[in-house]
Amino acid sequence: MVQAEARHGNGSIGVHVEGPNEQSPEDAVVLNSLSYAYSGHRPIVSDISLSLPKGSRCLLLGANGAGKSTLLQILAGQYMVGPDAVRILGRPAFHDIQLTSSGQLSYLGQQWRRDIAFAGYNVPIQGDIGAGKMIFGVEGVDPARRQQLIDLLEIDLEWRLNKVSDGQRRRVQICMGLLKPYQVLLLDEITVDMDVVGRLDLLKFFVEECETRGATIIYATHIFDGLEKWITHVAYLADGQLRIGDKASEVPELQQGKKLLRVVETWLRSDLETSRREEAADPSLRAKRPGAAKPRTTPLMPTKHMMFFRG
Ligand SMILES: Nc1ncnc2c1ncn2[C@@H]1O[C@H](COP(=O)(O)OP(=O)(O)OP(=O)(O)O)[C@@H](O)[C@H]1O
Repeated sequence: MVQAEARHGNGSIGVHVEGPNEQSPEDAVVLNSLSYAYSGHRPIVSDISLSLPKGSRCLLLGANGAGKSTLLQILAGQYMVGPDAVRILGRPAFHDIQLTSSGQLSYLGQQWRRDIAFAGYNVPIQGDIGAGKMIFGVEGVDPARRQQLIDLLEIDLEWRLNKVSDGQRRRVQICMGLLKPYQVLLLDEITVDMDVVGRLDLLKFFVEECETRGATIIYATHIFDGLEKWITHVAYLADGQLRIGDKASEVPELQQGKKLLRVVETWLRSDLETSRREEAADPSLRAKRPGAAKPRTTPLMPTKHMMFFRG
């Protein structure tokens, strides 16, 4: 049995691993009893285990605030967790900085509207930067892959990033994140600004990447159009737990020809009704939900008085 506690930024985690999951060389992403709590809050996720084989495309689902972005950021190595809790390509996500710096692990997240992110670094867009300068500024890129992405994303190299639309800027940012042939790609709602043709073409490109190169993708989104046949795996977060973490073919509701939107709606409504019922019976439950702030153990006081306080 291994227990570890760690702290990073404003987050703290408690990882409890009892005999790490057997990891097959075919697994690209493995979670071993992962728990994570932001400092001063109850855990967002508790005791989550999941294995995703190379070449899989996993849809990460959950209500607003369920912890999808937090989980993707943990997988991206942005929060420190125990080395066995999150393994990407058999290596610890946080401790092995080569994963992101080499481009093997790529994360495209929400901050991309305002920031440029590449190889784990985020830089706010402040100046008048040209799309071409940014894209061609990345070294060690296969020119054919770069051109394929520029064409796929319909990018005009003359675009000025401080003047283009959100969707156009997003295209440049997606291109930057895909330039290096990642092995694991984490997508956090990146297609929200894209028009339908751009989005569907990108989804098709991702299928090719998984099928030809064995890339693995985890995609968190609330837009389900066109995803029924795209996904190979499903991970559904609710109430701090991984309610479903399986092949899509093993999830009975997804085998009945229903639209994904309706299936997810049913799951979310059912969980919402359950939690409302539970909280109606016991109102104190709300303060114990995942992510809820923990009761303060020190009195609230102006910071200038804190120097006199010994808790
Ligand atoms: N830095 C932080 N400190 C404390 N709590 C945080 C922090 N960041 C996020 N949270 C909380 O963690 C919970 C999960 O947030 P997260 O963004 O991971 O959810 P999500 O499933 O991605 O939601 P959405 O679908 O709305 O994007 C929320 O309750 C949020 O308020």
